[in-house]
Amino acid sequence: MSALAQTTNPLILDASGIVKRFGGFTALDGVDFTVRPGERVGLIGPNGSGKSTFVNCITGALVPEAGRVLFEGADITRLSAHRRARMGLARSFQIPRPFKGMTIRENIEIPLAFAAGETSRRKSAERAGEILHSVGLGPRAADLPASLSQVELRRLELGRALAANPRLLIADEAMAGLSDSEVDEILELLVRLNGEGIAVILIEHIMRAVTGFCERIVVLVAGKKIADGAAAEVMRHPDVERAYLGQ
Ligand SMILES: Nc1ncnc2c1ncn2[C@@H]1O[C@H](COP(=O)(O)OP(=O)(O)OP(=O)(O)O)[C@@H](O)[C@H]1O
Repeated sequence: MSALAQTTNPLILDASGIVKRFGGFTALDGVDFTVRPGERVGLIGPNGSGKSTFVNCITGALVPEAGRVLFEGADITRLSAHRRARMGLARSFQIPRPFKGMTIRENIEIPLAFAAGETSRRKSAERAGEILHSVGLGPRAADLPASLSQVELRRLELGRALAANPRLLIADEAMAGLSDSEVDEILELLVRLNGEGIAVILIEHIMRAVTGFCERIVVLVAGKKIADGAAAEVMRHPDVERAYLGQ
């Protein structure tokens, strides 16, 4: 990105004052959250602290009662999820739900056609091949998802998110339940994608993955942001130790 673009549009995501209530319960209580282009940001917090609710407000699955979400300067607070995806905001889910009856290649081609409004079959086939290669599933293109291991399914899920050609990827617990070496595999993939210029929000309970990958960490507790800063500093913050790590 050029220096000029950096100055005119310093934030890829700028969410401010996000409030989300479920009945009388306030799940998010005025959360501010920003991401710079190409940045790697961790979003952590205990179970039930509001991480998924916040991501749902960013991706369009939920509309907040108050607050504003800007993506590359455009107000997307009330845009549908699919319009946000087309703008370059992608999310991978913790529990991959591939189309079981379709090949791994087709599982990439479908979201590709949807996100890009791609009309040329040849072009989407080419791009699907690139994405499969990028997530290390090239040799498995003709197989069905049922034949994939857990870590391969997570790779496919990230591949499906990449089909939107995102500039911001929200990876929601992409490593939960994986072995140490599989966690490293997914981290390596995320580092590579980030190296291609994709900003990443990592929501993860595996702390070594968060501290190893993220430049900045945001901590939510009971719907409120209690810390936001450089990874090492945030993890040393007494409120974070007390509230998050239970010390
Ligand atoms: N649709 C809903 N209706 C009612 N309450 C909800 C709804 N979705 C979330 N909540 C509540 O909002 C709070 C925040 O939940 P959320 O799933 O956002 O937390 P989280 O930080 O993502 O947790 P986890 O780490 O377990 O995934 C919880 O108390 C949850 O029970």
